[in-house]
Amino acid sequence: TKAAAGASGKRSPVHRHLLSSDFYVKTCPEVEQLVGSVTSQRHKVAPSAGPATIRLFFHDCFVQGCDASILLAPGSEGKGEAVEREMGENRNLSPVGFDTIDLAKSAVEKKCPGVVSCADILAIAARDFVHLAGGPYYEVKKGRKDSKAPAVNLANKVRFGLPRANSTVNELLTLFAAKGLGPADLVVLSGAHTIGFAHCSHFVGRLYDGGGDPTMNRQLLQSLRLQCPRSGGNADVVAPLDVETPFEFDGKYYEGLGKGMGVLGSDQALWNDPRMRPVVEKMATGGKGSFFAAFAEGMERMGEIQVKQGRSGEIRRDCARHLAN
Ligand code: HEM
Ligand SMILES: [Ca+2]
Ligand SMILES: [Ca+2]
Repeated sequence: TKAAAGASGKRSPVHRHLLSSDFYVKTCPEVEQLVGSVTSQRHKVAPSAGPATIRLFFHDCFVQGCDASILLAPGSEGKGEAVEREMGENRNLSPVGFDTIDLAKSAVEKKCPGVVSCADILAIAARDFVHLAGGPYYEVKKGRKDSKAPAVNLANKVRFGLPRANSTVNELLTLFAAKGLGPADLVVLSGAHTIGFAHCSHFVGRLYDGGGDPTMNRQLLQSLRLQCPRSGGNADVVAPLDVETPFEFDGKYYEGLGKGMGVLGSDQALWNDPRMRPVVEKMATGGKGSFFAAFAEGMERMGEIQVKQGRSGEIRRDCARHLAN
């Protein structure tokens, strides 16, 4: 807990206390159960729904804040206007995440029409999936509105707002700091990579450039080379981000980093960097308790990025489309 709190960076005073756990207590008291009925069902039938949804929440919050802007369908910002999902790092977001949020939204709309934002549903669903995979259960604060206005300079916001698998630690720190998140948050939130998978394109450079990244475990390097040829491979092949337990939300991701088992350069870089390594070690050795508490806090902070309220946002009926006005 201390690790995350200690270096968590400033929380903008404007965003403080805006959200609350009981935001829908009068208007939609059963919102968590409604979302939960969908997430628990999806977790059983579609194991990729969890990781996909958690990543979706991250990509939403890092571009214009947690406002469901990522959910808008092509064409919804006006004819010929691009939307976030079509851009850069978002292009390989799995459709399974979007489908999950649509299902959850439908379930909520049936009982409480026009009341609960897509941004809040995404935050609740992400928490559910963390918990369903064996991670911590934490309260989700609610009261976010969905984005109303299209972003100015959207392409640049996506390009410079989202990290890449080959970003340096300094780049990652700068990017997180711009969202009010500190160095410990970077390490702790990267712990989401304890579940899920990555396509070869995100790490193939590490396998072949300069004879292979010397900081990657040799055995891992050999086996990933078999799956991911330097060129001409199947673009759909994926490798687990946490080689040991890709479906379990646990501390194995951090233990792996100490053995060179990070698949993404940005993950292994956390261990390789002397400033970040102590936090990685703390997460690896502190047991589930310290990672889980820190992760829950980190998610809460991430969920507060550039929250929209009042007339600066809307409550969409269909998460992929703005309200008709
Ligand atoms: C620190 C910088 C980060 C970088 C550079 C990064 C990059 C990536 C990349 C390249 C993938 C593989 C995508 C694919 O090939 O389909 C991925 C997957 C994933 N990321 Fe991150 N990520 C970062 C932080 C985060 C954070 C903060 C979270 C959530 C709190 C997160 C959650 C996930 C999840 C759950 C997956 C697995 C997705 C799936 O299996 O569908 N990541 N990330
Ligand atoms: Ca957003
Ligand atoms: Ca794991």
